[in-house]
Amino acid sequence: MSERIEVESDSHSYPVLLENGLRYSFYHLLEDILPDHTKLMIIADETAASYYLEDLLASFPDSAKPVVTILPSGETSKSMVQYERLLTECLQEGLDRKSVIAALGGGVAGDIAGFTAATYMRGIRYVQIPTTLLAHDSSVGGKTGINHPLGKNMIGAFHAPSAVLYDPEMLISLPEKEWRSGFAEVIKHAFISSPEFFVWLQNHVHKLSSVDPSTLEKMLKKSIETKVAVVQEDEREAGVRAHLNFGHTLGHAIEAELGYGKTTHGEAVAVGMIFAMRLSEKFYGIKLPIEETVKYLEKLGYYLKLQKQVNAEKLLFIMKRDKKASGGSMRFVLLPELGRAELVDIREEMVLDLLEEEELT
Ligand SMILES: NC(=O)c1ccc[n+]([C@@H]2O[C@H](COP(=O)([O-])OP(=O)(O)OC[C@H]3O[C@@H](n4cnc5c(N)ncnc54)[C@H](O)[C@@H]3O)[C@@H](O)[C@H]2O)c1
Ligand SMILES: O=C(O)C(=O)C[C@@H](O)[C@H](O)[C@H](O)COP(=O)(O)O
Ligand SMILES: [Zn+2]
Repeated sequence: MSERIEVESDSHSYPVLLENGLRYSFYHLLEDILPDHTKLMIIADETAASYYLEDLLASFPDSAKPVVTILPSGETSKSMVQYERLLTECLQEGLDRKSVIAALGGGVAGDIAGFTAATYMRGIRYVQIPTTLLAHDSSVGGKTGINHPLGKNMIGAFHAPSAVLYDPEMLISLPEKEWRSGFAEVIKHAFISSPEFFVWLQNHVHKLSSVDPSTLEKMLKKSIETKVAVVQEDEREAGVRAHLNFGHTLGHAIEAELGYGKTTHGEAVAVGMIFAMRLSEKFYGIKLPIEETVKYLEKLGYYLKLQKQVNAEKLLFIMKRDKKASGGSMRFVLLPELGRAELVDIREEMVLDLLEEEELT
């Protein structure tokens, strides 16, 4: 597998390199892409580091070994406490404006490392080294940030990376539930842009952790290209980028309400996507292939019901503070048809009614 996808961001263009074994040449890639950089700090997810940090470091000559800092694994690390610690380490290690941060890990490491880079000395460069399936989404497009107990990703910045260096071989060690989490974002990309891609996924992906390499390659390429097309058109979410939030209004509320890390991001988004499809049917008076989708996802091991601990009013309260909400009105990304998304203002009662129905299932 060897692919290069170029992303035109508002400030610069950057490559997404998809290549097996790329981790072994990290030093040389970095020298090529950012030849003028001074210090490098690798912010590494603890679990990803235990598998792959050595491979990465082996590519560096003794004279240019980077600084490494380990981030505890899990969603709770996207926090103020970790953010402040990372900034302190940047200062203590003497990073300057030409220094570079590298994020080794999934969306958690990528989001907080990107936000550290976005704000340290008012912004330094960073590269993404994704190690999860989900991070095909999170590493591209420059949304960086951390969580607040009152809402997901409520503190953050748009700050595009200088490169995304994706070695799919590193996905081999992912547990099944993390494959499921990442696959939800693949499905999302299909639902908002291409019904044919959804059909292709149904025909080719039957057990997530044993997807064959050629299927994985096609799936990653198509999903990344979908994301790239959207962020190139609307990097700062003034319009169409909101479509990438399909399933996230409820998904984020579930994550916040259950407590960060109690469910994976992707599994919460999967519940949110089914909910948004039901809402779409009501709102537009149409039929979507919901039962077919539920059957497919359940076969892959997804739990798609709202968990008992969450109640409708609490979720509604959180959703009203969603970043897409404006002037007190609720906004949802809906599907007028499979493969096309729209951001719509929606009446609170319609959402509450459907949530209450869901709670009974
Ligand atoms: N910025 C964006 O555009 C964007 C997009 C989607 C999601 N996100 C964010 O991404 C986060 C979720 O990312 P994630 O699903 O990658 O979670 P994650 O980073 O927490 O990784 C999931 C788990 O897998 C482990 N792990 C990582 N790489 C591994 C590997 N190769 N082998 C074995 N274990 C490994 C981690 O330690 C962690 O326990 C959420 O915070 C979400 O909000 C951001
Ligand atoms: O890139 C985007 O834009 C997305 O919405 C991608 C989502 O998968 C991702 O979870 C993102 O972090 C959500 O953004 P937010 O603005 O709703 O926090
Ligand atoms: Zn997401």
